[in-house]
Amino acid sequence: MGALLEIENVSLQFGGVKALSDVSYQIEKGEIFSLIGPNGAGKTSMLNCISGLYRPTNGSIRFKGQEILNMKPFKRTTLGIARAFQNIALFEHMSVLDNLKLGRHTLMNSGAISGGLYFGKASKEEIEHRRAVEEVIDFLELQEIRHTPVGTLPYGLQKRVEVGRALALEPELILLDEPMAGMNNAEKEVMAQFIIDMHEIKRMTVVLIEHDLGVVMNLSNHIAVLDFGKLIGFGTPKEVQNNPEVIKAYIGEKEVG
Ligand SMILES: Nc1ncnc2c1ncn2[C@@H]1O[C@H](COP(=O)(O)OP(=O)(O)OP(=O)(O)O)[C@@H](O)[C@H]1O
Repeated sequence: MGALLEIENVSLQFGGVKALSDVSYQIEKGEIFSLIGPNGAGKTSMLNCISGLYRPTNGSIRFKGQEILNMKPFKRTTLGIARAFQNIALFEHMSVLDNLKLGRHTLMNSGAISGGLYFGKASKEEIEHRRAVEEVIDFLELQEIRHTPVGTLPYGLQKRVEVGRALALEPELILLDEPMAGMNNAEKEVMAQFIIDMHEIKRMTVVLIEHDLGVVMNLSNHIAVLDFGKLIGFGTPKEVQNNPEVIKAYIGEKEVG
């Protein structure tokens, strides 16, 4: 396995606030990687730098060896990076199916008008989009709610559709910002199994932000720990659990996990 994503000396500043300070780490191809840290530590900012929503003040972010720091978010999507948001970013009056289809819009070459009017290139593209969307519906077990407006679904299922919207892009690297937030234990278990399947069946590289440390320790191959924008720990779950700085800064006197 080699590095899929290389983060090097990344800093991000908002006025006087240093959201990220000189952060460096690597994410290996095919792993489940978690970003943890207390509230305001810089986790979402980090994900935003990877997906292109924020541009770091300094540093380098390389995806498969290519510098992506100045690349627009949609360009990063076409390279194979997709992201699910912490706050659900779906169209609530539209069905599950239509939300997933819209998720693939960035990948469409022929545009909505020609896609609707012409056959040939457009219809081939449409078939390809439909295949990808149907695969996500199968994978995330959304068959029974495919025509249901997203806004009428329970929160846990809306989160699942939000993850599905990113999955529909068939990314190599999927960024999941708190996919289990607000879920009960049973819902968390289901989502955890989907994440394992993304890794084991779809061979995706998964980056996860999650506050439930039990989940993080169980799922992750590697973990990066942020505190006040600084990387204070990095390693396997065991290494992170035994890192005195992590124990002190993140958990106080309690043990991690
Ligand atoms: N767009 C922004 N404008 C100004 N400050 C920001 C912006 N985004 C993040 N910050 C600041 O950067 C710091 C890191 O925030 P960030 O949301 O990345 O932390 P987090 O670890 O994801 O927190 P949480 O666990 O609460 O989601 C915070 O001090 C936050 O207020």
